[in-house]
Amino acid sequence: MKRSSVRETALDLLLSITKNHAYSQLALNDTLSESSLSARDRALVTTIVYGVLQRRLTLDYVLSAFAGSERRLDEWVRLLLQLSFYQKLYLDRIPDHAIVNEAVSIANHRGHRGIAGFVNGVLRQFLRKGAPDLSAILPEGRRLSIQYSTPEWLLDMWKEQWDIETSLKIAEAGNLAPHTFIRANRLKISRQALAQRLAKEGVRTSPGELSHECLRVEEGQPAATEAYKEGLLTIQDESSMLVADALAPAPGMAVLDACAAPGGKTAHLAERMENSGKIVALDLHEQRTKLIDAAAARLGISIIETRAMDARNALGIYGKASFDRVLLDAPCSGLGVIRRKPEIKWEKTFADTERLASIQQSILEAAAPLVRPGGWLVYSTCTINRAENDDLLNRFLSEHDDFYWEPVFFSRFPAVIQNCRLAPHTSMVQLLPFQFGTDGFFIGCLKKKKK
Ligand SMILES: C[S@@+](CC[C@H](N)C(=O)[O-])C[C@H]1O[C@@H](n2cnc3c(N)ncnc32)[C@H](O)[C@@H]1O
Repeated sequence: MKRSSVRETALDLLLSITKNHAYSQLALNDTLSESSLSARDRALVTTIVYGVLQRRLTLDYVLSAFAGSERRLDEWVRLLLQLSFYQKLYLDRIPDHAIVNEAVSIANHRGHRGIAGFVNGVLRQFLRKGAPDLSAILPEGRRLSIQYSTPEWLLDMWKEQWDIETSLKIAEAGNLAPHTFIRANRLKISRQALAQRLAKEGVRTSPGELSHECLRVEEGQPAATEAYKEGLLTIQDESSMLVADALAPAPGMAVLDACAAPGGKTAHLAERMENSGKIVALDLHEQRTKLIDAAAARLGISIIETRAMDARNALGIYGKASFDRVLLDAPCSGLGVIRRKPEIKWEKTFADTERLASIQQSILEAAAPLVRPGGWLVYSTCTINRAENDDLLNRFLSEHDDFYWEPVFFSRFPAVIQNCRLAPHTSMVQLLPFQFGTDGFFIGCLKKKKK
C-alpha cells in the first residue's frame, strides 16, 4: 500500500470526525476494520488522527503563523496542513520531502493546482523556519493552553482541584496515544491461556499491572480475532476492571447495575459471580440495552436482565433494599478519557460538568434505597472532576447517616492503588491518566448500615 493512502485515510477520517461530530474511536474502528492497509499503516493512521485531534490548539497556532488567520481555508486544506505539521513536530522518521510531496499530491487531486501550490508554499516555509516559539506566548494561561492543547477552563479547574503540576500532567497524558486493554472472560479461559491463544492469532500482549484479569495489547487487533468472536475476552480499560474488585459480588447475589450500557462492567460482574445469581442492568436508551444483551450472548452469560428505563424510577419497580450490591457507573463529563475521545476537550464546557453533577446526584439519591442493609453501593465515573466524584459522595454521606465508608475497600486492590486514595479514612480512589497508562477513573464505595 502506498504511503499516500495512509494520509488520505487519515484526512478522510479527520474530516468525517470534525464535520459529523463522529466519535474518533468509533470512526477509526469502522474505517480501519474495513481497510486493506497493513497493520503498520493502520497504526500510523491511528496515531495521526488522534494526534491531530489532540494537538488541535497547538496546530491551530502553528497554522496561523504560516497561513495567516485572516485567510479562510477549506476544512480539508486546514486538516491537510495540520496533519503535515503534526508529522514533522511529533513523529520521528518521516522525511521532510515525504511530508511535502504527499500533502501536495493530495491537494492536487482533491483541489486544483492553485491549492497544491499554496500547500507547497506553506509547508516549505514551515520546514525552513521551524515552528513558532510557543514559550513567548502571553499571558501564561493562554501559553499553557496552547502548549498543552487543552482549554484554559480545564487547566484552571484541575489546577484548583489539585495543583499546576498535576493539571499539566493530566493535560499531557491526554495528548498521548491510548493503550488497548482486554479482560479475560474467566468463565471460559485464564489470562495466561488467553495470552497464548491471542499470540497464535497475531495479537501480542503483556499482563496488566492492576487487575489479574487484564492483558495490555502491545500489537495487533484483538476485536478482529476468533478468540473475540468466541467470547474469550472483552475490550475494556484496565481502570474500569477495578470496579468489579470494588463491588466484589459473589455467586448467587442480586446486583443492580443502574447505568449499564454498553455492558462492559455488567459482564465483568457476571463473570465474577460465575454466572450465578441475578443482575438487573438498566439504561435509559433501548438501543443501548441491546448492546448489553449482545455482549452477554457473546460471552456466554445468562444472568443479566436488561431493562430500558430511567434508573431514578427503579425504586418503584424493584422496591427498597432489594439488592445486595448496587453499581452506579454514572453518565459523566468523560474528562478521564480525553486521549481516547479528544473531541471531549473541545465540546464539553464547565456548565456541562455542573449539569452532570446534578444528574449524578439525583441518580445516586434514587439508587441508594435499593441497597439492602449491610450491602454496598459503588459509584464510579471516567472523569477527573471533584464536583462529579468525591465532592458528590462526601455530600451524600453528610446527608445519609445510614451509609458509611466501606472499611476494607483497599484490601481488594493491589498496593499501588493506595497512592490513588483521595483522603484518609475514606473508600475512594481517583486514578489519573499519567499514573498507570489507564484512563482517568474514579471509584467510591459506600456501605449501608445493618440497622
Ligand atoms: C458511563 S456510561 C455506562 C458504561 C457502562 N457501565 C459500561 O461499563 O459499559 C453511562 C450510561 O448511563 C446511561 N444513563 C444516563 N442517564 C441515565 C439514567 N437516568 N438512568 C439509566 N441510565 C442512564 C447512559 O445511556 C450511558 O449508557
